[in-house]
Amino acid sequence: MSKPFASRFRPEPADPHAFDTRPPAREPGPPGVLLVNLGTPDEPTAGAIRRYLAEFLSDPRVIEIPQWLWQIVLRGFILPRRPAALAPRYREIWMPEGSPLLVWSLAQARGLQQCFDAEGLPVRVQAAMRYGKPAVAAAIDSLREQGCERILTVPMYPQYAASTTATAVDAVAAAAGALRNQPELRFIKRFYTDEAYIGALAARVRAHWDAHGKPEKLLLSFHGLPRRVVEQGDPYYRDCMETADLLRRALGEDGALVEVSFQSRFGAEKWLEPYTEPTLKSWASAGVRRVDVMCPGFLADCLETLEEIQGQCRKAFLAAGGREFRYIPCLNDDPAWIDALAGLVRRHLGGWI
Ligand SMILES: C=CC1=C(C)c2cc3[nH]c(cc4nc(cc5[nH]c(cc1n2)c(C)c5CCC(=O)O)C(CCC(=O)O)=C4C)c(C)c3C=C
Ligand SMILES: [Fe+2]
Ligand SMILES: [Fe+2]
Repeated sequence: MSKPFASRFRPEPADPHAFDTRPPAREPGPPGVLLVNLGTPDEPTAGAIRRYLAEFLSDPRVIEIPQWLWQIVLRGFILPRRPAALAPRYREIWMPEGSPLLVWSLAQARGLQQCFDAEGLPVRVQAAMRYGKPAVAAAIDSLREQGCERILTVPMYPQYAASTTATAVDAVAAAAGALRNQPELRFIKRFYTDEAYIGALAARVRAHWDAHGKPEKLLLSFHGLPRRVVEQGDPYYRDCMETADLLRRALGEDGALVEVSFQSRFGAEKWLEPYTEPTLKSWASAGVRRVDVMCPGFLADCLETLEEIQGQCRKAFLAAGGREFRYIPCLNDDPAWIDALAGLVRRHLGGWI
């Protein structure tokens, strides 16, 4: 007997029905929901940050220049230096249970699971990270072990960007590409127009103003992107601007306080403008004393919101003459947001439940 060829597909778990010739007796199992966020280091150490950045920044969806050239820059200049500089910044925001992005992502998956359990809907929810852990492939395995033959993926970004949404879709498709018995797949593209998402943001702003009073301006700071990728057709900028318009409308007259900026520029290229920190500084110089800042593109607090906005941008605004800087936290595990997410998911599960 010759040895079988090695298969490029992973073996499936043993199926007692594999050769069953009777009519199909099995139901397709509960639908699975996969919440995919970006990913974060396992620990706030230079070593763990290096592993994370090496994976993240080697994704051609994130850095759109020829890989041979980029890998020289990444391995020669970025990976030897940036992790050590980032470690203290991650330590500053680290929670007792781990990295905030992971802690909130797991809380969102738990909250959503509880919503479906309470409704008696047989849906299984799993959180995954595009880079690092829990890996997308492992999360899909876990859903399949729970009997899910149909999986809805929710990239956890209300606004579409190729560098976030599309790469999450690619990762799920690649994981399915390693399977012989593939689950049926669905994806949510974006959801910034969802009324309940906008409503949850507006309610958070209102609650904050009820507790602290209104500011002179409310800055919505979105993660930036290279200007070039928007010129090449990425719809992200318009998605952000429309999000801001919808939130303005939801805030009624106070919508006039809303302004937009873009944060977290990386590299030397021009990114989307206006940039967040220079905007805050110019406001302070022009006599603005009280600002609130919110990051509606991030569903979970993370390095970019806690350290960059609540930390660095606050300092910059106060140093330039501002008096009060208030950061309004991300939706995280806000019950109004978890309800919004449950509604969104339920609509996309149409026909499966
Ligand atoms: C060219 C580089 C980058 C693009 C494009 C980009 C887009 C983008 N990122 C997020 C969300 C997050 N980014 C986070 C961290 C982060 N982002 C980049 C680079 C790009 N992002 C880097 C190098 C890093 C790591 C930190 C650093 O070195 O400055 C995070 C936080 C992760 C955490 O651990 O807390 C999130 C979330 C979006 C939404 C987006 C495009 C719309
Ligand atoms: Fe980023
Ligand atoms: Fe950053």
